[in-house]
Amino acid sequence: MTTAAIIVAAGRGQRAGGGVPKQWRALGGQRVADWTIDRFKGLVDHIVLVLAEDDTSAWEEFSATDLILAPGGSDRAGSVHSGLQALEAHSVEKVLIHDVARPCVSARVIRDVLAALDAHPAAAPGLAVTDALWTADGSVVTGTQDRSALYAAQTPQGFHYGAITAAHAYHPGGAADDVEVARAAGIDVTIIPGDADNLKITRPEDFERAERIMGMNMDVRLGNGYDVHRFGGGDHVILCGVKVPHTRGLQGHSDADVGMHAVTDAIYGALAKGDIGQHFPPSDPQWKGAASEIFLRHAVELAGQMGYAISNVDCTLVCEYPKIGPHADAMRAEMAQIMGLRTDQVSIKATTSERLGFTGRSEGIASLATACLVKS
Ligand SMILES: Nc1ccn([C@@H]2O[C@H](COP(=O)(O)OP(=O)(O)OP(=O)(O)O)[C@@H](O)[C@H]2O)c(=O)n1
Ligand SMILES: C[C@](O)(CO)[C@H](O)COP(=O)(O)O
Repeated sequence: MTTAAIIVAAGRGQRAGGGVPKQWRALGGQRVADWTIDRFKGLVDHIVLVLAEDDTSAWEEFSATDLILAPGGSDRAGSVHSGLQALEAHSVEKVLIHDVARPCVSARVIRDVLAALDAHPAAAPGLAVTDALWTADGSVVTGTQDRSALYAAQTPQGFHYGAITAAHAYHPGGAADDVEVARAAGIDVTIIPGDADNLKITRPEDFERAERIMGMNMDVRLGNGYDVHRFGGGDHVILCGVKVPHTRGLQGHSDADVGMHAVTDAIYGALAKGDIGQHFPPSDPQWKGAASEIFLRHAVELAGQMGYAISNVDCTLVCEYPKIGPHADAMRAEMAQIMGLRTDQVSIKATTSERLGFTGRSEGIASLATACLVKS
């Protein structure tokens, strides 16, 4: 089932102040919008970013990415409508609509909304109101309000694409959110448990709160990997997924891609989930001559299942020959594609060992790797 997220980012953030729309302000090392976009990566097939026409540098920057861009409307509903139109040709079945101003949304909430759409026409996260509610005249309490049926609405709000697109087309405007638009079209919306940390940055003080939430929830893991393969007969080696012509080949049970094995083990290491040998035993004939991509994809998938996103990997190949430099960019591109990362998250470099040791005598190639994983 094809899925998409629409991130509406065309607001001006007037209540947050600061001179720049809140989505372009820094929060714990990157911009609010970058955090929000990152939350959806790997969880949906397409991401639409709705941008104000005036935000020209954002248009320039994001048109060089995989994101689908759409122009914002004069209010939130107009921006959502534009985002839905941008998905017209993508055969999307489930769509999530999210405020860019909610950068702390968790993978759990995103997954729960998507899963709820298997059984319901619409689903959205909500938090039951736990504080007592007053009515007031100025600053004087005039009464209390029954809160037993009240929820605070959050995003992402999830819908079946065709139904919410039709609902937006017919809505007269002025809706607070997409749940209101859906309900006006007769669509039932199921509330799934929201998350108190999924705040919407609205006022100046919310930046500090969001930073605290991110800091508190920061779960960063490092893993290392090391591998060695000996040279044998052949006319090429496979290194980090790239076929490199050489006077000898590398021996191994699989395709002997020593670089990819080290990166795979670094990911398993960060997850404390053993190593390649444990998941793909060399004694098992089905892995004989296997493309190492199978192992790397498995480690990446396991990271996703455990709720971790790979932040970056760094791999060093140790050999006198072949020379790695001319192939390093192709290796980075191949590794990035397999792991679903940008190339700037993947480093592949090489060193000789000054003709010392087994790598110096060109008996084999060694590789070391580090992977950094962040709980998403
Ligand atoms: N014309 C608009 C107005 C709002 N939004 C988006 O809708 C969400 C609603 O959150 P809100 O806090 O209301 O954002 P702003 O409209 O930016 O804030 P303010 O009302 O303080 O100006 C935000 O992600 C905002 O970028 C949008 O895409 N297009
Ligand atoms: C959609 C929303 O985030 C649900 O809580 C909210 O309605 C949008 O923000 P606003 O402050 O009401 O404009």
